[in-house]
Amino acid sequence: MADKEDPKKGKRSKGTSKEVCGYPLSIFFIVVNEFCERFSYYGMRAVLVLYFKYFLRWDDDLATSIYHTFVALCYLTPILGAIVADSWLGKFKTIIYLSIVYAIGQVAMAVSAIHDITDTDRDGTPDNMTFHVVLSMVGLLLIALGTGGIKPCVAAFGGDQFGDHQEKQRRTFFSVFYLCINGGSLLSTIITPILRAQNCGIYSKQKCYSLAFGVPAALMMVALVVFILGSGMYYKAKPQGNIMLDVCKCIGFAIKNRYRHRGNQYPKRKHWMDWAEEKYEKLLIAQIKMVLKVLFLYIPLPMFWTLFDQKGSRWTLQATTMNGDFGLLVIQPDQMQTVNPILILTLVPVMDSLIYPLIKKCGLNFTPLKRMTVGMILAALAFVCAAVVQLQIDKTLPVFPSASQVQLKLLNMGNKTVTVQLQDNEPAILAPAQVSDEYFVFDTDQITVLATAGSTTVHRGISFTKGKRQKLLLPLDLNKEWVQIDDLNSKPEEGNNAIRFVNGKNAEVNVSSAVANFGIIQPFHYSNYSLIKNGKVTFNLQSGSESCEYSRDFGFGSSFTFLIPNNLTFGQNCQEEITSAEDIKPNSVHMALQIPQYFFITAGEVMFSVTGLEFSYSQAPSNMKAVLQAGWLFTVAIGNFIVLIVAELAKLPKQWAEYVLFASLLVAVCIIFSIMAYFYTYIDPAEIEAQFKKVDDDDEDDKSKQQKAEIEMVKRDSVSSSEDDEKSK
Ligand SMILES: C[C@H](N)C(=O)N1CCC[C@H]1C(=O)O
Repeated sequence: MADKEDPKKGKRSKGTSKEVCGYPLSIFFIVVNEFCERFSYYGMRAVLVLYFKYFLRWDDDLATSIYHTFVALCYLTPILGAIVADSWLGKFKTIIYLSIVYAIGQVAMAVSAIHDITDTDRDGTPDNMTFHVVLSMVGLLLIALGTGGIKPCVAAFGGDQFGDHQEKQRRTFFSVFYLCINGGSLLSTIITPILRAQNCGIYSKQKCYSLAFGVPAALMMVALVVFILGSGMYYKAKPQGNIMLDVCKCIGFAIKNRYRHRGNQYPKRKHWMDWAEEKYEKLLIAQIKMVLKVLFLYIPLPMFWTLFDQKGSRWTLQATTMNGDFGLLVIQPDQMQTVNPILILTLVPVMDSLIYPLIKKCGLNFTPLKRMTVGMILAALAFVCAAVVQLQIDKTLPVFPSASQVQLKLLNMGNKTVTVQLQDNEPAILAPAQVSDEYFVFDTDQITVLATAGSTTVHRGISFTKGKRQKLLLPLDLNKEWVQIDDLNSKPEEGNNAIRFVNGKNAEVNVSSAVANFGIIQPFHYSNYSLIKNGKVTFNLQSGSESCEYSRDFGFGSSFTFLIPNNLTFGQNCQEEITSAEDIKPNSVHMALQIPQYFFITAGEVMFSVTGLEFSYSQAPSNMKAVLQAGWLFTVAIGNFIVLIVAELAKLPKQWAEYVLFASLLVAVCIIFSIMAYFYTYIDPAEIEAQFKKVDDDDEDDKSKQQKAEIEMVKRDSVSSSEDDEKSK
């Protein structure tokens, strides 16, 4: 395929590349490709941790570490893709080849999730787990290489399609590009969890991870086909040799040469890179200066992503302690994350067509770097909102025992009133089948108990385990064994409710429901906890030939112990007769309160990330566009690593304090960034390169012309910041 004419010269590319409303038609194929690719990536990511946990049977820690390592890897590999594209294959071929690698990786994931492949005994579980682990790890490596490798190329390749006269359109392209990322992300994070929840299999039906990975694999193939379909219309900039090697050598030479000429007798040079002039072309030196200036500006940026990426961890955990009942819709904690792409889809058009033009009308020059600064402040504000919400939640959370405390509830299984005195406390009076309302708190593990029922009085010293919440089951006959049972010591995970039954009857009782089976409970004994989602549940209680039903509405994150009383009659229903102990209250702070923090972080993302994407393109020299995109994505990878490190190091006792810490860190980083941004001079790389090239073309020996270009460079470097603002418009 012949390369098309350079659009930088302001002409449209020759051949079939048409324009629609001032936009090159080829852009259509690129944005559709990005949509499908992001669907594939985010869809696979949405079910990955669950696949590790429930299919590969890894524990939480291993699953989380491998997950974050994979995500970080996906944002590290762009460097590799960018080097290959800019210096060897060109962006077009790099995208094609790495998309094939990517699709193979997705297929490997889908195959690795077919349990039937190694389920020789046909019991529904894979028998050769090594096969599944190895195949899925190979798949993930290929995906990380593919997704990361093509990411900087696709964005930069899209930017390449515009001519110099189409700057406005190019800016809109980056917004539409971001919309496609989030459209794909939104759809896939809704669809793949639904696919995963289906049952499939040949020998036995299991959760369908293969379908949840298979559909993203198919979408990646669609992405590739769409991209190839547009191939006749693209402008394809030629790779310019091993540019990265030249860059490294040039920088190395400048450092060495500077060191060799370190004495006072050598005249100073304007820039340390000018020490490479003896050996390298001035154009290359000018290009390296442009890249280094932008990369230096990137140093504070990972902090934004550190906060941003906690949506999937800290904020989701926060949501598990909240009430997700929205009336018609019940939102699960991890589903709250879809608020981010939904808001992106609304905020990007609003910003582009309303807010930015309005700011411009007010005469304010909202430069890219100013936008990014405001984006950071908004992200910090989001974390202040998260801290305020956390304070509200903390007020409603149960106080669990400290390591030196014991918390104790009493439960009367008998049919007489019992008076119980614990240590020197006021005596508690418990009617038949009654549970004490609150936990008694002790700072000792040896507690003396004096219990009286009718004419029977029993005095016992009982050992408890410090740091635990327990229940003491007082039997029908106080002289018999007193059973101690452990209550939950933390909120049930993922907004589930932890339910169990205590059988106070003198006969076995079988308790079952549509969502959980408690099995046969022995007389004066208890069942294990079962986790139940929110909503109404009807329990069926059966003892011999008698049975009855008990229904109950559950919220989010509660824990109940239900007591089957000694004198249960098994009438039509046991609704009035079952006693319940609310050990952990349901979450009462509504999940809607997280919307402001999602709004601020997403508004911040639009200002920071969409602008940063475009800024990285516009400020990069022509032969290093993809490299700077990779540099931009590298800030995402570092941000993810900081999350891992800070989460380990800063173990603050209060979650709200951690949110405030992150907000303060970002504000501090934002101040540093705004100072750096103040001194940044916006450039037009094409113009600078053209001047250097013109000098070469006109007269190789005419040094004065070359000097003109250099002077232009120097002038640019010293232009005042107010002029920069003008230019950046
Ligand atoms: C899903 C996010 N809103 C988003 O668009 N991104 C997060 C990291 C960068 C960007 C992406 O390219 O996926």
